[in-house]
Amino acid sequence: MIKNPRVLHKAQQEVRQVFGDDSGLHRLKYLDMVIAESFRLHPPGPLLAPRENRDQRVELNSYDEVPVNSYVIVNAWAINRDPRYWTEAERFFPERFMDRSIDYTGNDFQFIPFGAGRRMCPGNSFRMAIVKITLANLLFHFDWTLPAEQKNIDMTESFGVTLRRRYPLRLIPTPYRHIL
Ligand code: HEM
Repeated sequence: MIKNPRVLHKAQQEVRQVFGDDSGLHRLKYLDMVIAESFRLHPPGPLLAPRENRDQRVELNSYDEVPVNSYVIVNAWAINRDPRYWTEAERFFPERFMDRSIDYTGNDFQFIPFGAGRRMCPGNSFRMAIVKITLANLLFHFDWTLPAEQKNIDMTESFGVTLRRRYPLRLIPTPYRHIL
């Protein structure tokens, strides 16, 4: 968001209007879109758990056959930013989720930050509550700026079992003085 002041401002406005306490959480619709867009471009689990083809040869997209006993690893990172399914795929644009449902249940195969099928992430309600409550609180209580010497943020990622920033995120929080 710090790279997109428009998005930051919009999300912060929503949070400060709606989110007096935790009960307003479900009304933060724009924040839902921001979180979905962040998971789309930067899924913490870029490669899903390996699957093994145990029963019979199968056809899979352009692969004519996947022999028995092969491991298949799904690259969620690549799917989430595939230009065949996403307009301006590399752009951080939360509003794209206004016209489509945010489906984290693995039924929308173009958007699988939590995987799909029987091995998909079971931490469903827990993980979203943690992410949303944390972000809403950070947006509500602080204004955020880059350190003076820093002009921009390098979003290069460090790939592994989990996806992390290559360079640490350093921001300056300024406490927000609100009148209740
Ligand atoms: C932002 C938070 C999280 C993300 C992005 C995430 C993502 C994922 C992904 C991509 C998978 C692999 C799914 C697949 O291969 O289809 C997974 C598996 C799993 N996740 Fe999460 N997860 C998160 C939080 C959690 C939490 C909070 C818990 C537990 C409370 C959890 C428990 C698990 C477990 C046990 C599996 C393995 C499931 C299996 O192999 O059958 N996750 N997660």
